[in-house]
Amino acid sequence: MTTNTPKAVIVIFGATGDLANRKLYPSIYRLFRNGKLSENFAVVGVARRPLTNEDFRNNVKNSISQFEDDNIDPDKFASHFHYHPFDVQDLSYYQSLNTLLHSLDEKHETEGNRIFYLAMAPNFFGTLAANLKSEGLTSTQGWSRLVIEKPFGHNFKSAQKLNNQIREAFDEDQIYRIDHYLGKEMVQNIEVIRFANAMFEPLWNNQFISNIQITSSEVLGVEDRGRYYESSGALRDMVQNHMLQMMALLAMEPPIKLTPEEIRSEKVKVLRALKPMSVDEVEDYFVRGQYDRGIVDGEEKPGYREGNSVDPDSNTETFVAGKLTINNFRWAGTPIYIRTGKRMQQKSTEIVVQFKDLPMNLYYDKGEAIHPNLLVIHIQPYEGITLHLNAKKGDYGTTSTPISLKYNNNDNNDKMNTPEAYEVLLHDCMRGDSTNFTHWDEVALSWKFVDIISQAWENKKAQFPNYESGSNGPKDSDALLEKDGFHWWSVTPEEE
Ligand SMILES: NC(=O)C1=CN([C@@H]2O[C@H](COP(=O)(O)OP(=O)(O)OC[C@H]3O[C@@H](n4cnc5c(N)ncnc54)[C@H](OP(=O)(O)O)[C@@H]3O)[C@@H](O)[C@H]2O)C=CC1
Ligand SMILES: O=C1O[C@H](COP(=O)(O)O)[C@@H](O)[C@H](O)[C@H]1O
Repeated sequence: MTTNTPKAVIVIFGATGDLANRKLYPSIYRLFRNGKLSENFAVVGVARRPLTNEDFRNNVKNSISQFEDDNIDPDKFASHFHYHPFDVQDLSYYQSLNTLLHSLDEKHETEGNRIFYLAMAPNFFGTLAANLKSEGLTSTQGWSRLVIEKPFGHNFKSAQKLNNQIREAFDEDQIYRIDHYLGKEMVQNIEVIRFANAMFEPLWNNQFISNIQITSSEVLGVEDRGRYYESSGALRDMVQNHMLQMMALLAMEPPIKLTPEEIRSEKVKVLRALKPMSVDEVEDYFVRGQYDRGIVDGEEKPGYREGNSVDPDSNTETFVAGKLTINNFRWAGTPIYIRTGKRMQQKSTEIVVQFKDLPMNLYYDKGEAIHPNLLVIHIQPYEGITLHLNAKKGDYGTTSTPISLKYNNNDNNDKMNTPEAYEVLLHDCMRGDSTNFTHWDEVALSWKFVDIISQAWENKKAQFPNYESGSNGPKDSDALLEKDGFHWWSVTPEEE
């Protein structure tokens, strides 16, 4: 690992794209503003369109205009940015890029450290990695790291092919596969809540937990990403990565040390212990949905099939709910339910840990519903923890009433969550800390699990659309839990 204020040249391939403008430049700015970057850094933006340095710096300044009240001169920040028109498929461009990188290295004294951030369509990832190596861009006196955006492949086979291509040019410890959920403050908090609290860890198993629910719901629809989404769907877009990663953090054994290797090794064990399904069993464990028209925030919204670049007869799912079973000593018999969807009622990512009821409870009248203890980890947009307990009612009787203890993490944090995740991850990558990036072993196991589900769904056309925009998804998602005697706990509205 290096210093906390690392020096490097960051090369962003896809510098004129949506991700770079919306997330990467604001994140680099915040690192700079917060003193997490030394003055010794440069950013080289790479894309085909013929921009000048000045055009590019204006784009960068636009993307950070939200911070205009800061005491930082935007021109000074933007002076670290340089543009290099470039077609990644044309080998002749790489030498001139290398020359620029060498000169910036000298100018900004970045010690030959380079980050290559691939913020481009995934079909370029393999070629780019190979060309960077063959044209000598990775041969410097410092370190070279490759940051790869999602999706990492379309299924296990294509992910493996891509991984082999990349591994010919970069070692595993030089590869940083981004899963931006791992950069979220409250996702990183899962381990701390579990392993730094004497009151949770002894109860964190199938003896005391009846089920765990992970929900990531969005109000937005697929918007202008129809082309990508048609070949992805919610299963590949959210489940294969973010949902399974959160599940692994919730279910893993305590690592013996807080090193990337030890943590990853525990996560891998959970993914290996996921009970496999046959294609025919998928419908017992997984439910899919696609949004129809509906009212969202008082406005009528079109159905998924009416979107741009979407097949009017599309079989693509915009919602997935599933029951995961982990076949190990800690979790056998305790289901982990996951649920994610677009155009739902709330924008919310939340984890609910439901504890088992006591075998007998003196403080309830006969026939009255018992309120189970719940630990809710609010990932976003509200960040915090709520512990639902029972306490004596404020009267002379002996009955109890549900109460809650709340910790609000937003009070300590005035920043937007998603860009902040990129900020954290970029800084980690610059420091050489790969803990919150996904290792190939995790990617491979996740794809193997998800591939069975996609096979089942590709073989059978669904009855779509099956949920209204602005709802909580299809009825089958409720039925999935009802057959086990549970129900989804509602997710917290934006502001509690
Ligand atoms: N946008 C988002 O919120 C998220 C995006 N991602 C991932 O990030 C990656 C980028 O996404 P996004 O920014 O939305 O994509 P965009 O389509 O907005 O941007 C693509 C970029 O690639 C450049 N480009 C395309 N072809 C070439 C080429 N042959 N040579 C050089 N540059 C080229 C384009 O510029 P030009 O046309 O000038 O060449 C543009 O800068 C994708 O892998 C996506 O899946 C992941 C999570 C969220
Ligand atoms: O990776 C993705 O995540 C976003 C949701 O991210 P969040 O941080 O806003 O929860 C999702 O909209 C997108 O489809 C997916 O590609």
